[in-house]
Amino acid sequence: MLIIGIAGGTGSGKTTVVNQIVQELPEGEVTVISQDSYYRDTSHLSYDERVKINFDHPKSIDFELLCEHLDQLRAGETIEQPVYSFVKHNRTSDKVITHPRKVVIVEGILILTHPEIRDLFDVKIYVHADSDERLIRRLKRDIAERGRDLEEVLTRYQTTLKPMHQQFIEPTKEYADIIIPYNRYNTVAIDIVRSIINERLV
Ligand SMILES: Nc1ncnc2c1ncn2[C@@H]1O[C@H](COP(=O)(O)OP(=O)(O)O)[C@@H](O)[C@H]1O
Ligand SMILES: Nc1ccn([C@@H]2O[C@H](COP(=O)(O)O)[C@@H](O)[C@H]2O)c(=O)n1
Repeated sequence: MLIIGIAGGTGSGKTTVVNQIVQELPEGEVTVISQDSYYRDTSHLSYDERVKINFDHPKSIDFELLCEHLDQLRAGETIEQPVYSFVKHNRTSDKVITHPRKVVIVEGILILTHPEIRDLFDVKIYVHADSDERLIRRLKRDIAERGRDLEEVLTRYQTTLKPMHQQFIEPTKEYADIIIPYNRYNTVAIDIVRSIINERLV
């Protein structure tokens, strides 16, 4: 099994990169695990309390469960990946049945901060986009897809996204084997990662 970790700030293009990598790879050979699915279960909190959570701090992620699931996949076992709602700020009651595959891609802002998970990756990738570009993308995406408004995104950016990015996310760039510049759609970099995967699939 080849396990690839894809990190980078919010809005850098991680999900887009993963989708582009997976397109054109043989179906049934690759599975994707999103760190977002592993936000901690906060059902014991009210909505108003959940809104105030710092979702860019490592402690907001249930790394124990993520670790357990990656170990299970490596052992050839099927897992039940939680499903997260950005509108409710909580896990839903749904699960996605996820089977082990030859290639497992794990993506998320904080995945390289956790030493045990970092050690599981055969290839570590960091997607880089400038902070103004990331903020613009995040604004558009969160308003269109995550039920947010301008005020919400900007306040969260100033209070948590920016400081947490500087403190926890940007420093993990040093662990990366490959840094993908993604201010523009970088098809050359995607082709390189695809060929690394294809070599392993032969
Ligand atoms: N290179 C790019 N140029 C312009 N828009 C992009 C680019 N990459 C991603 N986007 C858009 O920016 C938003 C955030 O991208 P996404 O892949 O979700 O980032 P991440 O997963 O890192 O938060 C999405 O709406 C996506 O379509
Ligand atoms: N309830 C939540 C949970 C997380 N976020 C933000 O999501 C970002 C990470 O996801 P990306 O797809 O952008 O990598 C992170 O920056 C959190 O602030 C949220 O807004 N609400």
